Amino acid sequence: MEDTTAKTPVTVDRRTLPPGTAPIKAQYLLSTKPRATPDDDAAEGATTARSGARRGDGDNDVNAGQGLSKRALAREQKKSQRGANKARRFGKVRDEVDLCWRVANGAVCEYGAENCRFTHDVVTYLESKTPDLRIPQVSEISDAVPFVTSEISTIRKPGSKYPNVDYGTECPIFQESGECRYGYKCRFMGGHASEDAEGNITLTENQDKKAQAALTTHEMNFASAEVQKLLRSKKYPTPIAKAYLEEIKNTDENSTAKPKDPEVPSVEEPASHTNETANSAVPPIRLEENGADAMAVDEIVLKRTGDLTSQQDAPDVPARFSEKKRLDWAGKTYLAPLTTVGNLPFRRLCVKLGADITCGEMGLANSFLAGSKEEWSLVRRHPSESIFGIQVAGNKPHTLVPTAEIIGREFPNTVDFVDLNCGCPIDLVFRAGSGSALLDSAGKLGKIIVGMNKALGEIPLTVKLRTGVKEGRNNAHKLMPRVATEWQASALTLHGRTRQQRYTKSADWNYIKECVEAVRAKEAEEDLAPVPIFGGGDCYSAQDYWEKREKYGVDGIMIARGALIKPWIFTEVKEHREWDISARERLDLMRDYVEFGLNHFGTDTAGVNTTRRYLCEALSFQYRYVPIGLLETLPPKINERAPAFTGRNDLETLLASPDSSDWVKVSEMFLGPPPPGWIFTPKHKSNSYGGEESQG
Ligand SMILES: Cc1cc2nc3c(=O)[nH]c(=O)nc-3n(C[C@H](O)[C@H](O)[C@H](O)COP(=O)(O)O)c2cc1C
Repeated sequence: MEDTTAKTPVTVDRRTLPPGTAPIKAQYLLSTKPRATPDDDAAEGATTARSGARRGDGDNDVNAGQGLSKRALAREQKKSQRGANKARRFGKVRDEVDLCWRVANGAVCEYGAENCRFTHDVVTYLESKTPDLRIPQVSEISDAVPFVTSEISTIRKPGSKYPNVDYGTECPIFQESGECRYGYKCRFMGGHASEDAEGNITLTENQDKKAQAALTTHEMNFASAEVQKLLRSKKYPTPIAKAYLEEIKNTDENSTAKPKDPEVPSVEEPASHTNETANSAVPPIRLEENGADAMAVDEIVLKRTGDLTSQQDAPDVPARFSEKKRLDWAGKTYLAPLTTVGNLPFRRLCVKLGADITCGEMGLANSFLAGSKEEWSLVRRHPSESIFGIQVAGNKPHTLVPTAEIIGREFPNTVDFVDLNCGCPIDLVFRAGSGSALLDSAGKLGKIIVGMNKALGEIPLTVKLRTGVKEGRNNAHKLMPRVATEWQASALTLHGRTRQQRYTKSADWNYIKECVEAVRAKEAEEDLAPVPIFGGGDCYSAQDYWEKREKYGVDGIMIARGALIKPWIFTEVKEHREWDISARERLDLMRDYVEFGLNHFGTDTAGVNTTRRYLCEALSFQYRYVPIGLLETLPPKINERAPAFTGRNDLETLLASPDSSDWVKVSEMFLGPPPPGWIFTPKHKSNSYGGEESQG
């Protein structure tokens, strides 16, 4: 860890600092040269790793560019990685002796000890088990170097065969739910185990907590293995989508040929899931899943979707739009969707700090339809998320409408809205005609929104846009009134930048206002109730939030980087105050994040390191926070560059470190040392001051 205490502040004439420098009080400045500018364009653009997967520690390609030729895809991938650190690898971490997880859990393994790839020998496993971890309370951590002063005390059973079990530790999963699904494999096993006089270890449960857990801790929205299998074999029936696609095909055939969209490459219509009929004779296939009794696909279809015969009689029976659940977003705060960093544990933290509306990371319609486990893991919701949406990106009705239908059918009561992404700037997505490319294809966009709306039934559809594709060619003011009235989306969010505009240039809030006015005028003309409109771009303080809300006519502000840098911004907004949060309070929030991460990613060796990895991802934003007690004037602004500074104590200085090895050190305070060879490579490079522009 860098010894930041050794540095002494410099004497500075603040007037010599370049414009746009954060107004840090002279006594805290270590340099007059602004630190490297973080490359948020690259951060948004990098989609090579997904957080939703249980094992999020490997790199997964997300097939964002489906619809492109192999060569074009390779070219686009290269471009899209500009500014991003390529070849990020977070090697899989395993226990030295790999115990079968069923045995670890006290369950029976269907393969038996002889045929299972993993060991069933619990004693050997426990003898070689890595020592249990214990997450210290923040009060046990000092705010002076070296922070964690002594060995964290442990409670060992005298004379135990298994000296690495710590009966003083607490398992975050067990604490919440009264049982731990990782059993012996849990790195906090001593928190839910007891040892008898013969040295036999038994796993324990807390029945009271278990009974409460169903409502308070169990994550929702699991796409079952059955569903994924149906999707992979293209057997999942989507009758509403099918009827709608047929309908628009006929309309298209009857209408005169339209000119091709110059920006969007043509896409072939898939011959996939959409061409199956609801009553087609599906050959029965057998499921191998869990060795369970084989079940014919027809039966599964029936179980999942109800009686297909009756659907066949009335295949297109969507809810009337007036029957959609209304979105009451008045006075609510909204955490923007954020790929990778907006994972479930982070959203949970923001909810705890005051976020009311949350949205999952962008998922791709193609990947949902292909039954990708990783994509479906992005739709998970924690019960504390009170208003939760799933965001989907795609390039045509043929993928987006069936995706909407599947989401609506699988999670009718646990998804509050589905959001259509019309803002993603990254090349790979844009060139495939998805994300912000839809802004230049109004006709297609309309068909997508109407179709998704039908397919979702009662679930509202919302649309997230940018102001336009090219600089100087804003078109959201034309599109948004149509999205709200003609195509009837239930809410709109607008990021006040074009696709081309970089984050270093401020969002255009005057234009956001123009768009809101255009929607309101159209709604009044058509005598329609107003839909919620949230603006977005650069919001970084309570003052800024309330001023913008007032001045630009939006119903609220969707907060993205502000929340990544200071997740407590939601508390500030709710309480109408700027919070001079201490380093210790910040550490406490990081501790919360660690506990939420372990609950989501798991408490076994792999889960601990996945949590570590996502904590480091979060810290790659949080180090940018300049404590407001160090500033001469408030409110702070997101685009102000900070020169190197020293905090009010060593801990505050450490939390401001841009050095990724210091983020790993922070993770060690909670999760112990990383396994040998484990390094954290930040997702995006910083641009040096005034450095090269990246895409986006
Ligand atoms: C790291 C990162 C990831 C993002 N991921 C998504 C995403 O998955 N879906 C989306 O619609 N927007 C995404 N965005 C855009 C944000 O939701 C938001 O519109 C944008 O950052 C502007 O808000 P801000 O100025 O408050 O950051 C992302 C932005 C960043 C910085």
